[in-house]
Amino acid sequence: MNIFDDLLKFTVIDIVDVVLVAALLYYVYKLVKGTVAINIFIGIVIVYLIYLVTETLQMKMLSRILGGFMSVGIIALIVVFQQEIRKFLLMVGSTNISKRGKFFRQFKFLQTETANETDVDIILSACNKMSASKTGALIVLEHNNNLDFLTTTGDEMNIKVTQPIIESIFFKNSPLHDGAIIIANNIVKATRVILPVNNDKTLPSRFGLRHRAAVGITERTDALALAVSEETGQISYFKDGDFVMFHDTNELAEMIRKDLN
Ligand SMILES: Nc1ncnc2c1ncn2[C@@H]1O[C@H](COP(=O)(O)OP(=O)(O)OP(=O)(O)O)[C@@H](O)[C@H]1O
Repeated sequence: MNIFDDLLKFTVIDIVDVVLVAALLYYVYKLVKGTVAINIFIGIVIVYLIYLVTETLQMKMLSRILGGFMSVGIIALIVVFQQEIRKFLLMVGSTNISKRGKFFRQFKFLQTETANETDVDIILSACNKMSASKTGALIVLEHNNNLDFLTTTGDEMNIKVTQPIIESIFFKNSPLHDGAIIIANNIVKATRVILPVNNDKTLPSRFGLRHRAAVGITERTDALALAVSEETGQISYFKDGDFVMFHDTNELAEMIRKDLN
């Protein structure tokens, strides 16, 4: 049978298969990006390559030792990547399918609670005010991935977003000012949330834990994050584990609105 016959047999199921594998690889990449897991993975690949070489050269003792290691490979992988597998399942399981894509949004009327659009202008006005007074802040905007698994690290809330609310949460003497807040559908869902921190050494050393936490949450989920520096008053915007540059607040507002859609 020639290769073209095989290509012609490419069915819809094959396309779905390829798309799912691509999505899986994307999630795995997002999960291990900037963590030690990537180094462990490289280590495993190197051991496997050595094993193949010893097999080819028929180096019996070494290939038997490495072969033994390979035969328990899947169990070893589960043990070594226990944390990552846990996070991966959490990430997949916490995706709000109804919030993903235009198709599902057609069925918004089926949702029990009315989903309000997050008011980006109000949030940015609060950030500007906090920036002027050098009040530190960390705001996480939920997107498709549900962040309920993080709210338990802080205090669950249910407060409509207003400028005075955000400012008073981060006011230095407020009991709620520490940690991050999570906003979803224009509601402050949680305050004093502890976010996963990015430990990547390549981040400039001037960025402390607040900024590393913003990188950490945006690389693990599709959430967006805004940080106001207590030291410099600078507002930073994070998406997909990276800083996003912007010229002014208007441009930033446009970007966030687009990214939340
Ligand atoms: N993992 C975390 N999750 C949420 N908030 C955090 C986390 N780590 C630190 N923070 C918040 O960041 C605040 C400041 O931390 P740090 O000074 O290290 O950050 P920074 O990036 O240098 O920011 P700044 O420029 O405001 O000083 C902490 O007081 C805390 O409120």
